Amino acid sequence: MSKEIKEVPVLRVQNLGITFGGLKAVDSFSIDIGKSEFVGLIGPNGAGKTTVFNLLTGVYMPTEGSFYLEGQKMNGKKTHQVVAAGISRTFQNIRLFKKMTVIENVMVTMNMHMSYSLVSSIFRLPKYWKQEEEARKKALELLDIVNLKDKADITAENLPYGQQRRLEIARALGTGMKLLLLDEPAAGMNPTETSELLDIINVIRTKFNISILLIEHDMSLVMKVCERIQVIDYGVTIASGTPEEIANNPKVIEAYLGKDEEEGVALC
Ligand SMILES: Nc1ncnc2c1ncn2[C@@H]1O[C@H](COP(=O)(O)OP(=O)(O)OP(=O)(O)O)[C@@H](O)[C@H]1O
Repeated sequence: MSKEIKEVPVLRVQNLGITFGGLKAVDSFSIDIGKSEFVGLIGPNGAGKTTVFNLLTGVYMPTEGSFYLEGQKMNGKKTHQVVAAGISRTFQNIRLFKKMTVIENVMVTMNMHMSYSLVSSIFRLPKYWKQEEEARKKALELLDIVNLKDKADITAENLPYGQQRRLEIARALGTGMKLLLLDEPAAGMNPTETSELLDIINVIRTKFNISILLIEHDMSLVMKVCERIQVIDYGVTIASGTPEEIANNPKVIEAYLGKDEEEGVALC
């Protein structure tokens, strides 16, 4: 059974929608995610998953519906305001500062929490150094969690692909978020890298007590980590339930495999 949400949910989405030209990419999308819940968002290619993330992070303005972070209405907020409020994400296509070092990539995400003045920064006053040192220490802790502590001073572009994906997660954690949106974190990873990612995601869940919404095509990963899964197809929610319920749902099987395929083909 899914965890009952007794308090104000971390994320509440009500009938969110967006139309591009004549195409309704997301239609009446609703979901509640409770504190430290881990929810999967799946669906065939072009179903509207990334568009949901873009709506939740202020990249797109919804044409209908609304969403709330811990009760605070977030519609119409710009991306930096959404991040400051506590929603952070990773991207399908890795977006790092490739010429910066691994640790610098994490430290820049912490800048919004720093309170030194421009003068302190220009003249490198003690307050500046103190906060820089604290940020560096925190960044190293986050890199340790994603198993990249020993790579802190390497330029990001020199990391292998799987490690760049893990650095993205450390960057998202650096913002000090309440809700983490992971967009296909296992894309392009080999089985060893995926298994390592799985361990890291589990550590993040327990250590940070944050809520996670995961988009992922690797069904075995989704089935292992998610407590609840919501399935969309052509922008519309077609199912929601536990991994077991979803894996056996005929509508979901049909959406993934087409009407002519035999039922009972495992999604996991
Ligand atoms: N900015 C845009 N302008 C026009 N159409 C868009 C835009 N962004 C997304 N779409 C369309 O909206 C639909 C949903 O796309 P989206 O990328 O959200 O799907 P997805 O489920 O994330 O797919 P995938 O699993 O392949 O990444 C697609 O038909 C896509 O072409």
